[in-house]
Amino acid sequence: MSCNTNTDQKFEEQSQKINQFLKQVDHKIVVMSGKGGVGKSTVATNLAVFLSSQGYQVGLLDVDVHGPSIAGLLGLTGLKLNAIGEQIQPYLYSDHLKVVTIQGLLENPDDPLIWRGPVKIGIIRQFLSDVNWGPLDFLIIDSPPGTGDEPLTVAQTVTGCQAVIVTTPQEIALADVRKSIQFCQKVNMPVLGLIENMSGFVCPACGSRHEIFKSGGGEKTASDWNIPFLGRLPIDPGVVTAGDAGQAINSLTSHTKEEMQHIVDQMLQKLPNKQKGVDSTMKIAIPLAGGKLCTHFGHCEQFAIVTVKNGNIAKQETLTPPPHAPGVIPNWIADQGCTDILVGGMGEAAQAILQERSVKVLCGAPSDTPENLVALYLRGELVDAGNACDHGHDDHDHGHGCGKTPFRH
Ligand SMILES: Nc1ncnc2c1ncn2[C@@H]1O[C@H](COP(=O)(O)OP(=O)(O)OP(=O)(O)O)[C@@H](O)[C@H]1O
Repeated sequence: MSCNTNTDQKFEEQSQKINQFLKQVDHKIVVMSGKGGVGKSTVATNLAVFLSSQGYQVGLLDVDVHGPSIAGLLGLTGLKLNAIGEQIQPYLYSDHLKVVTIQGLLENPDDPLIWRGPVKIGIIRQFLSDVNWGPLDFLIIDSPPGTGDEPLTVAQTVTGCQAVIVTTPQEIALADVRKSIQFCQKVNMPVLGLIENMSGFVCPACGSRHEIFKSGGGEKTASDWNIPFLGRLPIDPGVVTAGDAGQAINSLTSHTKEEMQHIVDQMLQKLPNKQKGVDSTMKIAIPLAGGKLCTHFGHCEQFAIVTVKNGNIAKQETLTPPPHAPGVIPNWIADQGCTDILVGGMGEAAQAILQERSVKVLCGAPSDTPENLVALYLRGELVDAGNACDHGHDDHDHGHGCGKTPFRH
């Protein structure tokens, strides 16, 4: 076997791992800016913190290899990323927020990184393939400014990724934003919306508003390019204090917090199935035989349907599905209002139906009780171990145990 064949095979294996991880992520969002220093990392961090505090499972990934600032914003500077076996463990900022930043790989946080394109691409791909992220509602990616290797790698690797673009109001920043919008168009990455940062200053003493860098340019650019405008954040000395102290939102003024919440609400409105907030509810289906997961998805006799409210099991039912025929059971699962399904294996056609009906599929789950599986799943300790039912039968919806190790330890 030649070196090239070996490299191609490794690349292909890594792509499969990346796709398995991405299947477990509802929404992938890259935060971009045309220009440096406009507050992209600040926005990415606050998006992640606000979403996670609303009960969403969030992963925050800093791929800004030349100026990683997420660690500083969250008070994680100097912390090293740990690996268990071949898996990198993210920092657990909270129960709902996992963070991975390139700083975690540096001996000294001030070390400069002098990496060429291929190395940067490799490290970003590794952060997608080898990190123990678990299932996520949101993966927020902080990318360096401009339209270089990093945003391009994200656009080409993270299937289904959408962009949030951050700008300041001045013309010089807006000119670069137009390049970012065109970049997204060229790589077919939808723009979820534009945010205008450092938009005016509200005097804490008298409450009057001052347009230091002007204001409104972001909204006008969004309208000119027919993309959603998500909102504006004011100049807030608390943002600097919060960042310098490593506490993302603690020092923000209440006005900035309100504006940030408005941006999050606007963003959620544009996303399907994401209106759950603190009242998050999941309905998890598990095919059963003898009270445990049955690896024959399409031929099991019963399904456990477990309702999870705000992270706790609220209800568990056992239902009998209709007789097996192609496509019937996946549609029946979706008709029950299920949001997730844990299976040993499943045919491609059944997976396609469930994906189309917004039901998240996890393949490779072991034979265990619904309670144990749901607990593992909620803790992010069940990994999609790949499709166990990939035998070339594209239209069936039965599954077999895959024999791979589905656990993360
Ligand atoms: N709304 C704001 N009010 C006051 N200061 C802000 C605001 N937004 C960002 N800043 C400050 O501006 C600086 C740059 O912010 P940040 O690092 O988020 O920008 P960036 O666009 O990610 O930069 P880079 O080009 O390095 O990736 C930081 O010191 C941050 O505290």
